[in-house]
Amino acid sequence: MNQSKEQRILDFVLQNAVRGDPCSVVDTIDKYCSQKEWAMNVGNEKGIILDKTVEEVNPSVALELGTYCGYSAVRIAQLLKPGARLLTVEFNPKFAAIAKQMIEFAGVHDKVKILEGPSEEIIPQLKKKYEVDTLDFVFLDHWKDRYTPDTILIQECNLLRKGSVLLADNVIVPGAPEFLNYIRNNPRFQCTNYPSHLEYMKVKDAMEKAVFLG
Ligand SMILES: Oc1cc(-c2ccc(F)cc2)cc2cncnc12
Ligand SMILES: [Mg+2]
Repeated sequence: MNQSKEQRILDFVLQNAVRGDPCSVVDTIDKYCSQKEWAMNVGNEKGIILDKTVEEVNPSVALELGTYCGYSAVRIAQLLKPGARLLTVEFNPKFAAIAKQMIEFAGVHDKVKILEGPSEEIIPQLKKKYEVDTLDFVFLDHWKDRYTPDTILIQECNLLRKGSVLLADNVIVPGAPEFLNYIRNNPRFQCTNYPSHLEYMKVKDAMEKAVFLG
């Protein structure tokens, strides 16, 4: 049965990266996806923006929407302080299975919990089932038409506190115009745009940061 691209990425990491070394896992995925097969990891250029935002927030509880192969989960997890945790939501069971192995190989599995299923079902479960009080950081990197409804749902579930930070990938490509319109015209958020490029390409993309004002 022929392998998926995501399985090929994982195999390349298992054969070429250093077990227990998150940086080598991230660099090895970038090497494969820039030289062999493009894939929708956030990549290194936008990854540095992600890193800086995570370091600035220094979250105790972080949520990622859209795990894919686990690239950004590994990037975020390696920056978390002791005791801090990342909950990452993935709808596609095949991607979740790849990400689980990627996260374990990188040695960050004690900081990361993969929640498999649709974000609209999982977000309302975060408080009771996953013992979340509030989210310090949210990385939106899933289907672009879910950015706005999930941001509304997160607010409705009382998961944000004054100073919670949202960071959204791909606001230019594939684009999330409705989300930008919603978040930039919402007085409860202070927004900042970070121009960048689509992972592994020269195409312009950007990330949008939104700080919840309470
Ligand atoms: O970073 C991303 C990029 C692209 C994408 C695909 C095709 C294309 F041509 C351009 C961009 C799709 C994504 C879906 N979910 C999360 N992140 C994504
Ligand atoms: Mg993305």
